[in-house]
Amino acid sequence: MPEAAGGVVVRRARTSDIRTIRDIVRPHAESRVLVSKDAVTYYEAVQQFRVGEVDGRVVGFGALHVMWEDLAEIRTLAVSPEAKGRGVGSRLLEALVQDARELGVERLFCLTFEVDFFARHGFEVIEGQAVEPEVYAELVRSYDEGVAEFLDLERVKPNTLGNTRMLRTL
Ligand SMILES: CC(=O)SCCNC(=O)CCNC(=O)[C@H](O)C(C)(C)COP(=O)(O)OP(=O)(O)OC[C@H]1O[C@@H](n2cnc3c(N)ncnc32)[C@H](O)[C@@H]1OP(=O)(O)O
Repeated sequence: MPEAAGGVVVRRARTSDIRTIRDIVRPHAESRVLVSKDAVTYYEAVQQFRVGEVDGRVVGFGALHVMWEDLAEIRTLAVSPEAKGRGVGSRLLEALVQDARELGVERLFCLTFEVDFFARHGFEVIEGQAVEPEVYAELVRSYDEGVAEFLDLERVKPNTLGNTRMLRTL
């Protein structure tokens, strides 16, 4: 069910939103704020996404990627430049937090340059690993690049340079 407040409608993404999502991601990927991904990766992950609409136009989006029984990651949260600072990002993040709660997730990770924004939403900066060695050993089997970044694997460090690791307990 879409939620409307302050002119923003937050709803689940549809496949037809992926082109807009990629258009908004592109400049952020070029400046390395968001990781560049192939189109197929977005379509495969469409159920993870929520989008924010203003006047029927998608102006922002974010995704929730579950990694383990108690753990998920907020990914690809972005708002188009003209719609920033109007609460769209906050609405999207809180909708994803609600999705996480409904799934039974207890901890939310993010890797970001937007430290103040996430801190205002209850995320705290963490150092080192956020999982026990046994869970680490299982997660390392994933083919997902985001999980590799969460684990801070050597091969993905160039992608995460300058980002801050943050965690929110739900
Ligand atoms: C895990 C990841 O995905 S990391 C990647 C994070 N994304 C990026 O780095 C991409 C670039 N950044 C962005 O796209 C955006 O800046 C986001 C997604 C981080 C935030 O989106 P926004 O829609 O601008 O956020 P939102 O408007 O909710 O909050 C930002 C500011 O607006 C203010 N604000 C919130 N609601 C309103 C409102 N209704 N009216 C006016 N201002 C508002 C907030 O107080 C905040 O101000 P502050 O920074 O001075 O405290």
